This record gives sequence, structure tokens and C-alpha cells, in this order.
Amino acid sequence: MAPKELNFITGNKNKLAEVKVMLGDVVDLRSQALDLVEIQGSIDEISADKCRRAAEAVQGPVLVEDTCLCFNALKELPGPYIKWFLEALGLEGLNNLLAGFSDKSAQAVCTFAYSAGPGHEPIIFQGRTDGKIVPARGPPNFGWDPIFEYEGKTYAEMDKVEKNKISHRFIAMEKLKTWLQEPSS
Ligand SMILES: O=c1[nH]c(=O)c2ncn([C@@H]3O[C@H](COP(=O)(O)OP(=O)(O)OP(=O)(O)O)[C@@H](O)[C@H]3O)c2[nH]1
Ligand SMILES: [Mg+2]
Repeated sequence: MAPKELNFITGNKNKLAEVKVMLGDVVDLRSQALDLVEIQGSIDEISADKCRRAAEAVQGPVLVEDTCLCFNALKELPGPYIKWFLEALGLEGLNNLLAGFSDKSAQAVCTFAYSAGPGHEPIIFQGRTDGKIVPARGPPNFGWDPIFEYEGKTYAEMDKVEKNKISHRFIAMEKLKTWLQEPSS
């Protein structure tokens, strides 16, 4: 059964801010910043494992989110490892990874995972936005927003309302909200 309250476990303030706005008053949102171990594997495996660890850590129901940036020319890498690639290479370095390829297309992928508590299998809600990797444009406020272009504008060039209408996180959030609002059986 869908919960009336969510405890969003994330260390990322920008994610939390977007999720708060998108959820509105659909459910009460609480949050705890925990630094969770993230395994290697497929996107769904990583998100589900992160969710199980979060549920164990707080001994209760949790929502987690994992974000990937997948370069099509690189067979979807860096994917779930984008955080470490971004920290090591910066925005220019991420562009340089694609220097030898004419295909600059990429996908931003958001995966929410909800668990009702320790021992409860995570439920996954995923959203993907197709775009391309470009030299940085717009304010560098959030991760790789300045280099991910969607229909002529980078995420960083969009205002929050605009980004929140088309982003990977918006698409995943629509699925999560539909589930949260389903009448309980
Ligand atoms: O430009 C961006 N626009 C976004 O919409 C977005 N969402 C996430 N990110 C970044 O991509 C990596 C994901 O790693 P990630 O999912 O493990 O997140 P995190 O470790 O920061 O937080 P969390 O795991 O505690 O929730 C981290 O570097 C995030 O800063 C974004 N960058
Ligand atoms: Mg993380």
C-alpha cells in the first residue's frame, strides 16, 4: 500500500529541492542525509541495493534516488558512475570523453526506489530524458546541468519550472506520484 509520508534519504540538496517542489502536497516529505554505499551494477540493481541499505540504516520506510548520465557513444557509460567522473574530469573533461565521436547523444536517467522497510523489496520508478552533451552553458549550480542539452537549451539555461517539466526526475516522479495516489485496495 502506498505511504502517506516519505523519508527521502539523500546527501544531495539539489535533488531534495527538486523532489520537494515536484511532490507538492501529494505526501508529507521528510529527509535524512546519509552517505550510503553504492555498489556497481545495472541501474536497477544499484538503486534497489541503495534502497535496502537506506531502509536498514533508518530501520523504516525510505525513498532513495539514483541519477545516471549515459553517453550513447560510450555504451551508456559513465551511467551510474557519473558522480565520480564529474568530480575527476569536470564538465570540460566529460565533453572531451566524446571528442573522438560524432554521436554526442546522451540520456539522463532518474531512478527512485521505495521500500516499506527492512526486508521489503524496493519498488522502482524510472524516468529518462534524451539530450546531448555540449560545452558548458548556463550557471554551474547543479552537477552536469550545464552540459546536458535538451531541445536547444541546457538544463542549466532553463529555469527550475522549465527543467521540472521535462527532466528525467520529472518523468520518474510522475510514475511515483501515480503510485502514491492510487486508491488503496
Ligand atoms: O546536472 C545535474 N542535474 C541533475 O538533475 C542531477 N541529478 C543528480 N546529479 C548529479 O549526478 C550524480 C548522481 O549521483 P547520485 O545519484 O549518487 O547522487 P548523490 O550521491 O549526489 O546523492 P545521493 O546518492 O545521496 O542521493 C551526482 O554528482 C549528482 O550531483 C545531477 N546533475
Ligand atoms: Mg550518491
